Amino acid sequence: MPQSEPTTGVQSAEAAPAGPIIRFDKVVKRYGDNVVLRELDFTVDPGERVTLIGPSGSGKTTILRLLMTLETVDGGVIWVDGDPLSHMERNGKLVKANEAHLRRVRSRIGMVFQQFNLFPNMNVRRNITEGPVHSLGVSKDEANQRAEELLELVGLSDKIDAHPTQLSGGQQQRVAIARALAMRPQILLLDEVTSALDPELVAGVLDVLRDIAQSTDITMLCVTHEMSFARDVSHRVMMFDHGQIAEEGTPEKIFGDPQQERTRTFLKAVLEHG
Ligand SMILES: Nc1ncnc2c1ncn2[C@@H]1O[C@H](COP(=O)(O)OP(=O)(O)OP(=O)(O)O)[C@@H](O)[C@H]1O
Repeated sequence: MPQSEPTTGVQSAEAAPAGPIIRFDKVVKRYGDNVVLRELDFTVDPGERVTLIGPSGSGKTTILRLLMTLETVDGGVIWVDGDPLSHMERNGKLVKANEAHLRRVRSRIGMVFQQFNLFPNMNVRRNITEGPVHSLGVSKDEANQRAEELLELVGLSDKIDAHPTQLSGGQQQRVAIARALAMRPQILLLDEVTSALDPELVAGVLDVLRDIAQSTDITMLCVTHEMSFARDVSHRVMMFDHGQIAEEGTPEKIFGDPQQERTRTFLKAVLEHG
């Protein structure tokens, strides 16, 4: 199927909505004939922590990849803090975004993936300071100080001079979290950050994320199968099925009193098989 220009809903600069930090407005994403997101609408408020759950293939990772501009929409508009991801304002009109606009919007968003992808040839300190120094123009001294604070936050102060290969998977993931936070993003996207870890390392990473959730007002969008973590940190849980929101609500509601049969079936399967 041909890919159409993502213009729906973007008529004028005045259309920029105030309020939510993330807004999906009738977002369509397809790969060939596979329609992954079907006119998806949702908003996330600043400081809100939202967990995305749902069966494999329901579109959760695609949502995060669209926000990171690793993918483009086939219809509809994604807004980040009032700016459309795919368009920018020029002379009072909205035109297709250029690379500089994308970089600016993207700099508000940090992401931690299942695979930590640390720079293997750099020690922990440089893994954390490289982005702030080279992309944000922060001084080396300031970046170092921030790296030390963040390593304390993730419990790895003693590993500042270590190389990634000298760290466990859980420690590498905690460095990856510190590296994302070093860019001072408004939004943190977390995609199954513990699923590549040995079971005994999962709790340490989740504890760090619990701390971050409690001690900062960063907006979080989190894809996870760790339901007790989702229950602890989320303000809202969204259950996805076939690229649409099947059901959403507080963790108490979704985990304690799900209304949809497909939510009950999904939660039962997760509980049984992890
Ligand atoms: N690069 C791609 N090319 C083609 N199809 C893709 C691509 N990325 C994702 N898909 C398809 O899009 C659909 C949604 O994938 P997505 O990874 O968003 O699902 P998910 O809900 O995150 O699943 P999981 O829980 O297994 O990670 C799937 O059918 C997948 O096969």
